[in-house]
Amino acid sequence: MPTETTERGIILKHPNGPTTEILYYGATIISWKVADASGQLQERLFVSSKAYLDGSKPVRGGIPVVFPCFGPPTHPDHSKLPQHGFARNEIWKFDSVVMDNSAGVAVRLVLDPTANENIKSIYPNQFRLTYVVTLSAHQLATDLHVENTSTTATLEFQALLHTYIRAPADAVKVSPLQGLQYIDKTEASEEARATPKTEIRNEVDVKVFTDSVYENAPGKYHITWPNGGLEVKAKNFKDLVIWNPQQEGQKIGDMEADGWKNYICVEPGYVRGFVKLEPQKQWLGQQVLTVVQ
Ligand SMILES: O=P(O)(O)OC[C@H]1O[C@H](O)[C@H](O)[C@@H](O)[C@@H]1O
Repeated sequence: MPTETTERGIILKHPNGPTTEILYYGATIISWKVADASGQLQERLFVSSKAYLDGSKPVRGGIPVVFPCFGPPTHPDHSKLPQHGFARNEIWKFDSVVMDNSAGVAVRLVLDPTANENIKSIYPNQFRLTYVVTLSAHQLATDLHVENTSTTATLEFQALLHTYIRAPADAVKVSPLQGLQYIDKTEASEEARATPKTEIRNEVDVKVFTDSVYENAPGKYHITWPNGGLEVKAKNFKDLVIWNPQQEGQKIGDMEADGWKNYICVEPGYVRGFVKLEPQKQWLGQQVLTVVQ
């Protein structure tokens, strides 16, 4: 069977061998395996061995869905929300298999707040989220559809896919980001954090503590390291966050010892400013990961 449902989520299996696993909790993708040049299936995402997969805490790794705020809330509608919003720590519902052929396997999950008392108690707005995950031979596509179900109010939100790519942090490089403005969240003072910098590097690395928010990024990125690489494509996610905590990672309770050495977070999102979605309209943010052998 190309899709298998388990107690905790859904496993997609492509006829050529690749697999991916999605938890109902947060619609978090926790595994994506694609064969390497020798034909061996290799895990492409990083999940901390200390991550909670039981729904008690957002998953430390994989691809958590960030909505409707990125980081600590700043919008008045978000004042009761935790860091990165609620989408990553709510139970999503499996809706349907939307594609199942030799090109790929795709499923749709939904987060609908109308029957969710927790969301209603912390978030006043009307919306519906639909997440379509498509596994093809060398690709994993994740489409986040945001629907404003209100007939009168504009929905203002941020959204991001917090992708933990399994890669050696001392050797991984990201391009092309040269010339872009970015916010450096590692700066000590609020003033310095609020002052955009210009990226001068041809290839960005994470050899030091990195937490950068690139604005109006090009939407197609090369992530490379010795003997490996991924292409990340983004649609309507105009910004890109690059994060690796280095030694600071030791302070993260659910991060395994030295876990920061084994990943880079490359996070396409709309996080500088807010998407302003008119009543009854839909918005789509898409990420496509492609293995480069
Ligand atoms: O610990 P979390 O809430 O999952 O956030 C993990 C990280 O997410 C993003 O990459 C932010 O830019 C970082 O500032 C933050 O530390």
